[in-house]
Amino acid sequence: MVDRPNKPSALSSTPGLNPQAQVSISHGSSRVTAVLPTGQSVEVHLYGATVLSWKDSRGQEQLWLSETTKLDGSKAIRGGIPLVFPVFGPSPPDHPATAQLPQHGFARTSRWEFLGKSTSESSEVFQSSRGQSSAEVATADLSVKLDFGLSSGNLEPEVRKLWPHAFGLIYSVTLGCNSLSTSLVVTNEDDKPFDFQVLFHTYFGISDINKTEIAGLDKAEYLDKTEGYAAKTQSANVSFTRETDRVYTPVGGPREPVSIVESGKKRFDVVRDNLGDVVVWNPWQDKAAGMADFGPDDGYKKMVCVEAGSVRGWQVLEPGDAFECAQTIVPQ
Ligand SMILES: O=P(O)(O)OC[C@H]1O[C@@H](O)[C@H](O)[C@@H](O)[C@@H]1O
Repeated sequence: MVDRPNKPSALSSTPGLNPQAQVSISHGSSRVTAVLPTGQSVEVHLYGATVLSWKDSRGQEQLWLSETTKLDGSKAIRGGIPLVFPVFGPSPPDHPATAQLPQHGFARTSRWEFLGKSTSESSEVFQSSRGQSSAEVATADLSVKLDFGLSSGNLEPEVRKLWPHAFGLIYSVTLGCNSLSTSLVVTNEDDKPFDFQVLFHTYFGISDINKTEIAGLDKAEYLDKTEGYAAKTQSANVSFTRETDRVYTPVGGPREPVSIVESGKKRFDVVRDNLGDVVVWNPWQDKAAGMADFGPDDGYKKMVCVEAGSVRGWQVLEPGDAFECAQTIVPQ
């Protein structure tokens, strides 16, 4: 079922579900919020279609958002899940097609349109494994998908000049009872091919960077951006003792989860679909202090970016073709 956002604030119920099983959607001029009946919530800012907040059923925030980030559309949002498209980082010198674009492209600094929401339920798993009543099952397994759109026609004219291709982007944020998925469909509506990079720049909230490791990258080749893109190979888990800025290509392929581990316990799994690379970033003390929109200064201890993307090479999209990719984050 799809609801168009013609109501500024609405409670919507899904036919066939427990009447209590309602997804609450609120849509203001700059933000869309969805809350599941089981308490999980997600909030998306239309500036960049940036996920600002993702809370579990107890109201615990899972993402990190800078206290000093701008939310007025004057600068990319620092925290949550900014979307990187069509170039990762500054444009590489050998890639004139993106040379005019700002770092990480324009998707995170463009205003997106909210296209609507759809809800779905999948009941079998809970019913058979837990023997709950059907009403409870429907409540437990409800998810809501929020769709956002950006196309070349909606870009600010000065941005369009920097990357003059006809394209469409549909970005979907799906909140489940125990997961958050972000997925993107890129379509080429031009009469010539274009190439691009894409990345979900997720800032995970953690309790202590000194006790945090990233698993699932053992033996992966990576480029170390803190050492002039030196090519290296990971051994064991990634741990943090200084600025870390690396582009990994995991050996296990996209479906093999990359995990955020705290004090030896898994906290999140990140599963990728059609995204070959994973960037791991923590700015550490000096760099964090040097970023006006990064706060508090010691906030680097409470965040780690694990960013699923396709950024080492370029995706080439022929006219009329579409590219789809996704990440799913599962708290453990
Ligand atoms: O400051 P920005 O543009 O949001 O980028 C933050 C970081 O994003 C990471 O993805 C990059 O690998 C880093 O090099 C960069 O510093």
